[in-house]
Amino acid sequence: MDIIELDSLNAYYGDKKILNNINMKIKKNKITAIIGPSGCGKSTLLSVLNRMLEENGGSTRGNIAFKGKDISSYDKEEIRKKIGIVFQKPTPFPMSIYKNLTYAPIYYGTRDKKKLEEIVQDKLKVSGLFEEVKQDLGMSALKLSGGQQQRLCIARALTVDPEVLLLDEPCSALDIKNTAHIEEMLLRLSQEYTIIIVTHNLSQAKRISDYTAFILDGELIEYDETEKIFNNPEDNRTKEYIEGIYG
Ligand SMILES: Nc1ncnc2c1ncn2[C@@H]1O[C@H](COP(=O)(O)OP(=O)(O)OP(=O)(O)O)[C@@H](O)[C@H]1O
Repeated sequence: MDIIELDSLNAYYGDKKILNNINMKIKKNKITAIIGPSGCGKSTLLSVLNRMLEENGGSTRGNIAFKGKDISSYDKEEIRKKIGIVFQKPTPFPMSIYKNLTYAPIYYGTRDKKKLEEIVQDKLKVSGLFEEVKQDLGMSALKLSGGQQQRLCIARALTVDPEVLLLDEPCSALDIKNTAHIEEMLLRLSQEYTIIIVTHNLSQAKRISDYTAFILDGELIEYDETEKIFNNPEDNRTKEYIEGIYG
C-alpha cells in the first residue's frame, strides 16, 4: 500500500525551483532511501512531506497525498504528529531523559503517570536504549553520548505514535558502532512505521532500504527497489552516482 503520493510536485525557495516534477509513491512500512549529491534537494523533499517547507519560506505546486488525502487538508499539528522528523545533529532537549520522552505526550494531553511511564519504557526499548539508561532516567539527556542522543531523539519522535518517520542523515555525525545501532533500530521499526531516510552513505542505503530514490539537480532520476538501483540501474546517471563518479 502507498502511504504518501507525490504527483507532479515542484518545490521552490522564492523564485528558485528546487524540486522539479517529482512523481513518487512511498510504500507503507518500508524503508525508502533518498540519495543524491549535495544540494540536489533531498532535505527539501523531506521538508515538503511534513509541511516544514512553508515554514522555511518555501512553497510547492503539485499534489502531495498522505493516506489518500491532500496533505494541506490536514491540520498542520496533525501532520507533525503523523509524520515525525529526526535531523542529522542529535537535538535532545536540555532536560532529563524521562522528560525528553514525556514532553510531547504531556503536550498532547496525556496526564496519567502510569501511561507516561509506559511510553518512556516502551520507546526506550524500541530504541535499544533501555538497558543503557534504565538506572537513571532523571539524568540530563545532554550527558548521553552522541549515538545515544540520536537514539533518544528517534525514541522521542515515536512518543506521539507517528506513522511515518523522516530521517535526514541521522548517522552522519556518528561512528560505525553507533551507526550500526541506529540501522538495527530502523530495521526493527520498519515493521511498524514507514521510514524515509536521506543518506549520503550509499552502503547504508544498500544495507537497510527496500526502495531507493536517486535525485539529481531537483529531478527524480530513478526510483525503484534498492536491489535494482544498486545492481542494475536503468539510467546511466544513477550508475555513475553509485559508482562514485560524482557527488
Ligand atoms: N531556506 C532556504 N532558502 C533558500 N534556499 C534554500 C533553503 N534551503 C535550501 N535551499 C537551497 O535548496 C537547494 C537544495 O537544498 P537541500 O538542502 O534540499 O539539498 P540536499 O540534497 O539535502 O543537500 P545536502 O546533501 O548538502 O544536505 C540548495 O540549492 C539550497 O541552497
